[in-house]
Amino acid sequence: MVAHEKQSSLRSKQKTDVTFGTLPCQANANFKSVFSFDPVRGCCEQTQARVWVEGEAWNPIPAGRASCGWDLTVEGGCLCAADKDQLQRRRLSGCPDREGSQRPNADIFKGCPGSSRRWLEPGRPSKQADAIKKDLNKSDVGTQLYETLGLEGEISLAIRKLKDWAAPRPVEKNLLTLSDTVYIQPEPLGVVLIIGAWNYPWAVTIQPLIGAIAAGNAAVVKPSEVCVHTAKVMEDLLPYYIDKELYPVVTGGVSETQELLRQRFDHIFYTGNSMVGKVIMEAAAKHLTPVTLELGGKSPCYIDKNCDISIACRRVAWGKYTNCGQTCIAPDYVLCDPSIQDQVIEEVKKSIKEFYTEKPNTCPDYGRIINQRHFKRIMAMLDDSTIAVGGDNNESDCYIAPTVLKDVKPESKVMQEEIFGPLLPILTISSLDEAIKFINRREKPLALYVFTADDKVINRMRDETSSGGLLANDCLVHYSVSSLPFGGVGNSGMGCYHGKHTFDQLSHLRSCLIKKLNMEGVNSMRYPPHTAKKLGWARFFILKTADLGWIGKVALLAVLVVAAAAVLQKYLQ
Ligand SMILES: NC(=O)c1ccc[n+]([C@@H]2O[C@H](COP(=O)([O-])OP(=O)(O)OC[C@H]3O[C@@H](n4cnc5c(N)ncnc54)[C@H](O)[C@@H]3O)[C@@H](O)[C@H]2O)c1
Ligand SMILES: CCCCCCCCCCCCCCCCCC=O
Repeated sequence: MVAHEKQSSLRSKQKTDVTFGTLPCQANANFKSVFSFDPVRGCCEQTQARVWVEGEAWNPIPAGRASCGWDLTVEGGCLCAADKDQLQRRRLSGCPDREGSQRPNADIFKGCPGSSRRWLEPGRPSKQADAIKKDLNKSDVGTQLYETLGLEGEISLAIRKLKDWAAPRPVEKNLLTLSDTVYIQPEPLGVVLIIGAWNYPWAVTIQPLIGAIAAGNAAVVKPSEVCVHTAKVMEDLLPYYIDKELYPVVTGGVSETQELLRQRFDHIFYTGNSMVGKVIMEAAAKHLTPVTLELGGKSPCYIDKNCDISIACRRVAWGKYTNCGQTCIAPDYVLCDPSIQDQVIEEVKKSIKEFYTEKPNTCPDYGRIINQRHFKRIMAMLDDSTIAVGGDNNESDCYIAPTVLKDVKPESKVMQEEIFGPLLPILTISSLDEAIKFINRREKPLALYVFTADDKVINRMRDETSSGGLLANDCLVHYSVSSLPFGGVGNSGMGCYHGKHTFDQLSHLRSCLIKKLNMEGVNSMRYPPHTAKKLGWARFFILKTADLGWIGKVALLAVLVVAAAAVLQKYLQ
C-alpha cells in the first residue's frame, strides 16, 4: 500500500470549524486528509485525518471522531441533534475551499487512481448495475448506456474544463469603469442538498453531484428510497471514492428527507415529481435557500403528415418504451392527423417487435414498473381507453407490455397526469394549429417533440409554444448534449444543469469590480453638490458607452490618443 497525501485536492487546506477532542477549535483550523491507495480494490481510502490550528503542529484526529463535523448519520429515522449543529457549522464555515486559488480542481475526479471514472468503467461487473437490475430490471448494458455513460462524459468534461469554468470571467465595461478590472468570479455556494429520483437512480443523483463537486461545494446526497438496492449501493460505494465527510450519503424515506429539509442548506437540487417539488420549495423558502427543481410532466409529441412515419415511429417507440416509459422526457402522448393514426399504430407495433421481440416479458432489454403502487396507478389509466397494441400485464412481476392506445380523448384518465409508464396514447387533431393550441392549453412540458420534414413546422412549434427543451425528429438525445441546459419551465421545473450549466447553477456568480485609488477627479461628477452639468457628464459616461461596439472602442481609443498627444506636446514645449 502506498500512502500519499493529496496536497492538491480540495480537501487539503480546507477551512473548517471542528471540534477537536474536548477543545472547540477556531474557525481558522485547517483540515488535511491522508489517503492510502489500495491497488487491489483500485481506489483510495482516507486513513487519517488531521487538523491544524494556527501556531500548532498537525494533530491526528482521535479515531472515531468526525474530522470536520460532517458525520451526518441517521439514527432511528432522524438526524441526531449534534449532527444538525455540525451541519450548520459546516455550512457557515463555507464551502470545502474558501481560499480562492485553492478552489477545487479537477484532481478531485482523477487524483485518486480509483476515482469516479473507475467505478464507471464500462464492461466491469458493477455493484450498481446489479442493484439497478434488481430495482428496475435494467440490463447491464442498459445501465451503462442510460445511466453511467453520460456520467463518464460529464466527469471527463469537468476534468478538461474546470480551470476555464472556475476562472474569472471578464465582462464588458462602461466608460466610467474603463480603467477598472471588472469580472465575474464564480464561487462555491457552500453545502448543496441533492435529492434524487428513482427512475434513473444513478444518473439523476450523481450527475448533479459531479457539478456540485466541480463547483467546490460540499453536498449531502439523498438517493431515492424507492430504489432500495441502488440507494444501499450508493451509500456503501460513494465513501470509497469521495470523501464521506464532504459528500455524505443519507438514505431513508420521506421522513428523513423532511428532516433534512428542515436544515439550512445553500442550495437544494431536487429531481422528482412536481407535487413534491412544491414541498421542497416551501421548505427551502424558510431559509431563503435557492432551489433547482428537475420535475416532469406530459411531454407532447406531434407527428406531422409530412414526414417519414416509419422512422418517426421507431424513434418515438424508443423514447417511450426505454426504461418502460419511466423517463422524465419520454414522449407522453402523440398528436397526429386522423389520416395517419393507423399507420402510426402499425409502425410503433413493428418497432416494439424489433426492439423487444414478440415477448417483451422475456426480453432482457425491457424493464419493469418500479413497484406495485405504480403498476396499479398505470393500469388504472387504461380503464376508459381503447388498446390498439399490447395491454398484457402481470402484477406479481410489475410487468406491463409496451402498449398503444387509439382515439384517446383529452378527458380520458391517461391524459390527466404524467403517464410514466409504457402506454402511448394517440390523440387525433386536424392541423398544426390545433396541435399548438392543445399544447398551449396545458402546463409547459419538460420536452416537446415534433416529427416533420418541414422546417416551417419546426419553427412554428418552437416559436408558438414553450417547454424545457424542444427536439425535432428524435427523442431523448438532447439529454446527452452537455452544452444544452437541461431543465424545465413552469410546472416542469426551474433551473437547469449538465456540463457547465451545473457548475454555474451551483456557483454564486460574484460581481467583482476592482478599482485603484487614483483618478479621483473622474469621480467628482457623482459627489454632491449635484448639478445639472454633472448629471450631463454622468449620462455620457454611463449611458452613451453602454453599448460601445468595436467602432465605438476604436473611436474612443483615437480620442484618447489625440488627447494624450496634445498633453505630451504641451508638456514637451
Ligand atoms: N427533470 C428531470 O431531470 C427528472 C428526472 C427524473 C425524474 N423526473 C420526474 O420525477 C418524477 C418521478 O419521480 P418521483 O417523484 O416518483 O420520485 P421519488 O418518489 O423517488 O421522489 C423523489 C425524492 O423526493 C423525496 N420525497 C418524496 N416524497 C417526499 C415528501 N413528501 N417530502 C419530501 N421529500 C419527498 C424522496 O425521498 C426522493 O428522494 C416524474 O414526474 C419524473 O418526470 C424528472
Ligand atoms: C452511436 C451510438 C449512440 C448511442 C446513443 C445513446 C443515446 C443516449 C441518450 C440518453 C438518453 C437518456 C435519457 C435519460 C433521462 C434521465 C432523466 C429523466 O428521467
